[in-house]
Amino acid sequence: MDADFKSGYIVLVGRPNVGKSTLLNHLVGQKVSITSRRPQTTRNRILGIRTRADAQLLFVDTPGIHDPKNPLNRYMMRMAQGALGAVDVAVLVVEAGTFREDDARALDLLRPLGKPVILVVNKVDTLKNKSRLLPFLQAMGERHPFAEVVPMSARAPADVKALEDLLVKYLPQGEPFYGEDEITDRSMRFMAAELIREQVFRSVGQELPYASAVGIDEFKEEGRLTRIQATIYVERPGQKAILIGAGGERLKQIGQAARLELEKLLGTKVFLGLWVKVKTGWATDANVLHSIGYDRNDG
Ligand SMILES: Nc1nc2c(ncn2[C@@H]2O[C@H](COP(=O)(O)OP(=O)(O)OP(=O)(O)O)[C@@H](O)[C@H]2O)c(=O)[nH]1
Repeated sequence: MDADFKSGYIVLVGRPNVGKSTLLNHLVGQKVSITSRRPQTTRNRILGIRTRADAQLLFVDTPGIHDPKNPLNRYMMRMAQGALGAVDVAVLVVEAGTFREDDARALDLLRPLGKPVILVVNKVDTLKNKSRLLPFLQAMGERHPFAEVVPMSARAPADVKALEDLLVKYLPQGEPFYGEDEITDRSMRFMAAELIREQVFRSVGQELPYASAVGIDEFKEEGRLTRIQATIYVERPGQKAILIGAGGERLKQIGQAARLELEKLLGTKVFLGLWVKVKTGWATDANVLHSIGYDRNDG
């Protein structure tokens, strides 16, 4: 790997409607948008990955307030809390000419990070009176020592490219975290595993209260289909039999229920393949937990 290669995490923060999703989608290309398909998932931590010859940019969306009724809330909250801590550079998106209470709150979220904050003054194309721009930029500069102030339009490809180049400057040197073709987010993998585990628990939780873990072997987005292969790990052969059920009926039900939940989460059709494997000692063995992704920082 090129010693000059850069890779790092970038968070986009801003009040609703300033253009974060538009910007993210243009930065990453068509590949991300779980967010655009399902508006409520904008609240989840999502990661868009942009890999270029000299850098890999990993975008984390704004963590928000979650619906406590959602069974996955716990995991989402943990992901959200983790999301801001680990970034290398933050982007605050505001709308040209407007800075309100909720913009100030977004900025306040970033102040304690001690990381460079790039201010994107978006939608400059909508500004009728262009002479208002300069005083606005000056006023913004007084609110925070922004690393950069970038007036732009998230809809203009040249502007987005310029921002991308600027972001790369703020990333540390390092190997890419993901393969070139990888577009999915560890969190999505993790959440997929949790959704499956939830269905396992619902179905056989009485019999196997803490006896299973789920590893995602494959997570591939193919247009409107997401292909997921997962393995449910149990401790003993007897547990495997319980999970599979007579004629495989139980596992089939678990798979169907999990598939429906995954389709809701991802906004695509889902092909879900489930395997059950006996792996003695998984619950206490750090290596096994590592191999199925349970010690990752998004978990
Ligand atoms: N004219 C103009 N419109 C823009 C620009 N960027 C985004 N928009 C529009 O502004 C609206 C809001 O954009 P989003 O990207 O959904 O905003 P968001 O910040 O992600 O909003 P939430 O998901 O609610 O947080 C959409 O209608 C976009 O098309 C821009 O640079 N110029």
